[in-house]
Amino acid sequence: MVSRLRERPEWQFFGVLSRADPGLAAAWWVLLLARGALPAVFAIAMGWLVGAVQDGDPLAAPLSLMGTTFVLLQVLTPVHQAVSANLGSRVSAYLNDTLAKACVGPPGIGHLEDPGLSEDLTVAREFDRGQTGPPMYMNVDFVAGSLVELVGGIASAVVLFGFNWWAPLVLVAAWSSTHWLLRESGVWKDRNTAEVRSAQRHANYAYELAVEPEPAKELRLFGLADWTVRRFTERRRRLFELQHAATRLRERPMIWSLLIIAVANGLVFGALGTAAIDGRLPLDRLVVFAQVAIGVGMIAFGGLNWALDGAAAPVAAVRRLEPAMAPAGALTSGSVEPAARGAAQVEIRGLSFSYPQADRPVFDGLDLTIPAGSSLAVVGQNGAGKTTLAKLLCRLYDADAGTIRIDGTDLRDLDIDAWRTRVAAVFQDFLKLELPLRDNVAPAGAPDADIRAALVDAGAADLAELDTRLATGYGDGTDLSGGQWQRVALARALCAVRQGAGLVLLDEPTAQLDVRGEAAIFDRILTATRDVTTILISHRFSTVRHADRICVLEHGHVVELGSHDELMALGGRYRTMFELQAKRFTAEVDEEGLSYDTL
Ligand SMILES: Nc1ncnc2c1ncn2[C@@H]1O[C@H](COP(=O)(O)OP(=O)(O)OP(=O)(O)O)[C@@H](O)[C@H]1O
Repeated sequence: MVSRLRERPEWQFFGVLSRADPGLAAAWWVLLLARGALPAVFAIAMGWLVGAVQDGDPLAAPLSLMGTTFVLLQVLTPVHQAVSANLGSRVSAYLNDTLAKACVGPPGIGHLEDPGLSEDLTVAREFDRGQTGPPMYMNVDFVAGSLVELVGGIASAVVLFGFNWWAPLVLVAAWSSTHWLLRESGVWKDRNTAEVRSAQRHANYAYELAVEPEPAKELRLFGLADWTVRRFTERRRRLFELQHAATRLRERPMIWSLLIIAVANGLVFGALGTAAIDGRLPLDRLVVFAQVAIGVGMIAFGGLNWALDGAAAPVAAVRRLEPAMAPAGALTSGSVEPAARGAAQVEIRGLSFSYPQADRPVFDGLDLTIPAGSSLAVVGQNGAGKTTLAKLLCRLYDADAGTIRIDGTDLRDLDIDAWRTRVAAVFQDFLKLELPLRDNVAPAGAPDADIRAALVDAGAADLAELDTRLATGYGDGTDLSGGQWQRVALARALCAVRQGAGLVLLDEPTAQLDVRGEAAIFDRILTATRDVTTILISHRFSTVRHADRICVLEHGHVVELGSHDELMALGGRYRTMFELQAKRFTAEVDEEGLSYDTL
């Protein structure tokens, strides 16, 4: 029972308050209890005043109590609102921090791609945008206001025990029954059902399509502006419909609630009236008990359920993600230190790997050896597994079976962090940091001389000053073209080589470079990576042919392996692909009379 209660999102929400800021949370609770008790105190003071007037007693004391209570009621409300807003912001910050750590913490990346976690991830990421409910700083205030009412209702019931034992019980039961009856509406159970979360994800995606700069070009080009807005409106309507269906009040429970409340109040007010008429209840006590009898109504089903549900959903999502992400992205680090410098030898044996929930394996028994200091080009159709191989070599995932050995040591036995300092990679979706050029080339730091040399090797010597921020929207910022960004990414890998990386993975490193730029840069890359092991993934055969060996990957297996000349002589897949591309690129001397290596 207790453990089930602890699992409830509402319980987790209250737990997070003190974790976010213990001092503010304590003040929030104290103010909440004080504000909740004040209406009952006010009723008592009012009764005291009426009694004093009747008896001709001095009025100073009851008037002071009434005045103080009234002033406190007025003052504590805005103070509590301010504390709530502050606490709400701290809760947001706490959730954001927790989520950021849970995302960044695991050494692998499986947790960020796990379909089972994606809906919680959306709720946890988006909760403060205000699209599907008020942001947290407002929600905490709503919860506070509703809890004040609940406490006020209970305090009133306690005072009503002064009249008789059953009246408060009847009223509390009647008003509480509204929670039980109206939870039919689904609010109490869960407004954030899996279906609602999924709809929220769709709506958010449609919204991002409309407001983010990346899709803006194609949306306009393909005349999709209206479609995007329509899609967003439809998805959002669907989300609201689902939320409405989950939360709307239904007719029958409403009628039952009204009946129960009417009967209970009829009984209690009838008893109060009878007692007053019989002379058993003097006017001063009647004033108090009538007020608190009305006050018990504050515990009715209402705002608390709505506010708490919205506030608790992201808390619950983050609390679910926190333990779920770590194992999904977990990789056990070994303790063996890789060689500090020098080229790494890679031996892959019987490697099998599937992405989580994928129906087909990417690799199913891959064997491949890459001698230290050599360069290997990997070619193959889209989806053949080339990038996946690079990710496995970086140990972003672990293989399901088989081994990858680095200089004879199983990759899983190597210290992960140490190994990653030995690998440099340029992925297709490489990182673009909104930071100065210097930090883009050497995020972990490197001497300026190495950074400049790497930029020269990548053909980006005159791109910008090292201090220039590579982003617009900053006073000193500038954006780069696609090809220029690619040169920066290349410089990052080449700088890592200067810092001791022994394996370089280049996944389509020149895809965005012009042909002349590519030819010139590739020569430089080969020189710069002469002393390390290089794996080059490319569809450009003009680049591929320079590698020591070329491997053709198909259906998770190496189907051809050899030098350019050997594979051409073999007359297999490589030759077919090469000749197909060669037919389309024949010019070797351009209009300026410069020759370059097309194929
Ligand atoms: N994160 C992922 N989750 C599930 N499946 C994935 C993921 N990434 C890739 N895949 C699948 O794994 C297979 C191999 O993908 P990979 O990116 O390694 O191919 P590739 O050879 O690099 O392709 P391309 O030439 O298009 O870059 C594909 O079928 C792809 O759909």
